[in-house]
Amino acid sequence: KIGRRPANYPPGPPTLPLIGNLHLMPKEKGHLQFQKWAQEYGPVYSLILGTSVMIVLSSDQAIKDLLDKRSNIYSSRPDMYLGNIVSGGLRMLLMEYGETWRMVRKVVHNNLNIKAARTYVPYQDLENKAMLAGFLQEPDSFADHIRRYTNSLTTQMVFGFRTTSIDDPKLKQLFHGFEKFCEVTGTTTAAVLDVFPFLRFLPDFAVPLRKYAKELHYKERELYVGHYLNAKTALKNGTAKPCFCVDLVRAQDEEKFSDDLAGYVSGSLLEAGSDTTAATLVGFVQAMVLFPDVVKTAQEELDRVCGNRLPTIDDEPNLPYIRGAVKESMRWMPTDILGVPHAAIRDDEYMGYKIPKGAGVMWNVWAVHMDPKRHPNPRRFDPSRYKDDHQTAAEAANNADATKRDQFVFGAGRRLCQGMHIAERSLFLAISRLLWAFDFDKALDKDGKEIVPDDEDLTEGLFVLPKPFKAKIVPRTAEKAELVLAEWEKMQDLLDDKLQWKEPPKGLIWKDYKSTTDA
Ligand code: HEM
Repeated sequence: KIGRRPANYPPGPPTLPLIGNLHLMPKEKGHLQFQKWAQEYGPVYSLILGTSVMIVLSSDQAIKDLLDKRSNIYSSRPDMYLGNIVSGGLRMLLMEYGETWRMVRKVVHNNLNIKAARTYVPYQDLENKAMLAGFLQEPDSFADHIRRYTNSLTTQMVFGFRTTSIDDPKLKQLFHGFEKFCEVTGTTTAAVLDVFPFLRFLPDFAVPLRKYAKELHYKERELYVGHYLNAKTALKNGTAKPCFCVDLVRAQDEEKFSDDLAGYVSGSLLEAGSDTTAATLVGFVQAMVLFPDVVKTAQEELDRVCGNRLPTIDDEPNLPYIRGAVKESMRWMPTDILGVPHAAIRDDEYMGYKIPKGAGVMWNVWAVHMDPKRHPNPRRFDPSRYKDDHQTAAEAANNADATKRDQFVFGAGRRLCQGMHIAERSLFLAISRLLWAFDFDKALDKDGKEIVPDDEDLTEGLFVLPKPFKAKIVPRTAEKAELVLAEWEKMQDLLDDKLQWKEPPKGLIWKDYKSTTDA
């Protein structure tokens, strides 16, 4: 009966013997097909993929009911075969629910919780000012400056050093590697290997993508473990700056896990923290090019509240439209466009349907975000949708009323993104200051015609972002341009001649670590 949908499963598209719905899996723009199926089969539907089952949740209520309220059942991950080959089975995001994941999650929680997140604001402030200066000097490389901003913040938190240049080879390798990881896991070959495990016994020449996945793993392991071992050596001899690796080295001493796992834990944070926030901000820039009225309204609010100084994190309560723009950026261009599938740990029942043990459970971010009943005229970027929503992302995710959740990019239940408190601040600082300092407009082609970016032209894979597009980004006034440069100039007092922090900011959580270079 392989490929058939049992009668008590959630409904879904008609199946073929053996392959089920595999032949219907879209090769590109999967989110549009998953949305169409939601419209046809309702908020809970199933896809039969050979021997596996994928349940797709496409309403806020279904996500709340299963992933949040029954998180004891729905917190594992399906076996993503090629994804695990790229990751050597060590990537936290793909780990099954169990001992190792729980141990890693605890160490990460200690470093990313809401209180710890507040202590990183000085890092965010400085990297943000570097980014603004970059926008001013090389506006066409705006996406690179965004990436350096989010990446440098993360290398600083995780390994204790800044990433100072948009041309840094390790920065490039990180983004390139993660892009390839997303691509490989999103391919049809990956899906076929996931659902027909016997094909995994084929040799590499018959599955060239697996060979490629292994190569990606070697490169990735070298990068992540290399970063970790450098930090570990420096921490042990007192020459490192305090960072997440202080806790990780301690945990490794206590729990005796391998350098490979420790490297991947730190590397997981690096990519989770760098790529997602950057993708959201690239989407934001595109929205600003496409919706000039939003730029105008935002700038009116910023000028009224901040006048001729840069916004700071303390301005947040007084900038409701900007807060709305932060939420709207995540809703409008959700980088994890179809979520990251959870898996059911045991059999369950919902709305009268059976959900079998081992089923993958996706939360259909795009369908929920683009539901016109939830968000009228959903392709319009409109921060005022959130004008009465004063919740932080964490409060919204935990709101018992599913209709009050602002957006779903941070996932749900026990796997909820641990970096959300940091991400929210990075987004707020970037969005408020970019709008305060710059005007966004359509670039012109060689004939002087406006280039309109296509908001449907996205990269493919597990995490997506708009494909490269052109934008015209200019300072709003000469005074604002001067202030941006002056603010970056002031930051130099905090940095040494290698542009690294002379002394770490006060209040960081790694209190018992003493660096011999801090004296
Ligand atoms: C806009 C920015 C971000 C987005 C859209 C995002 C998205 C996600 C998603 C979709 C998940 C999986 C949730 C689930 O399965 O239910 C996740 C997990 C996670 N994220 Fe984020 N994230 C962002 C920023 C960050 C940052 C800045 C960090 C760290 C500094 C971070 C660290 C993590 C960690 C540690 C996990 C847990 C992985 C697990 O338990 O499997 N994220 N994030």
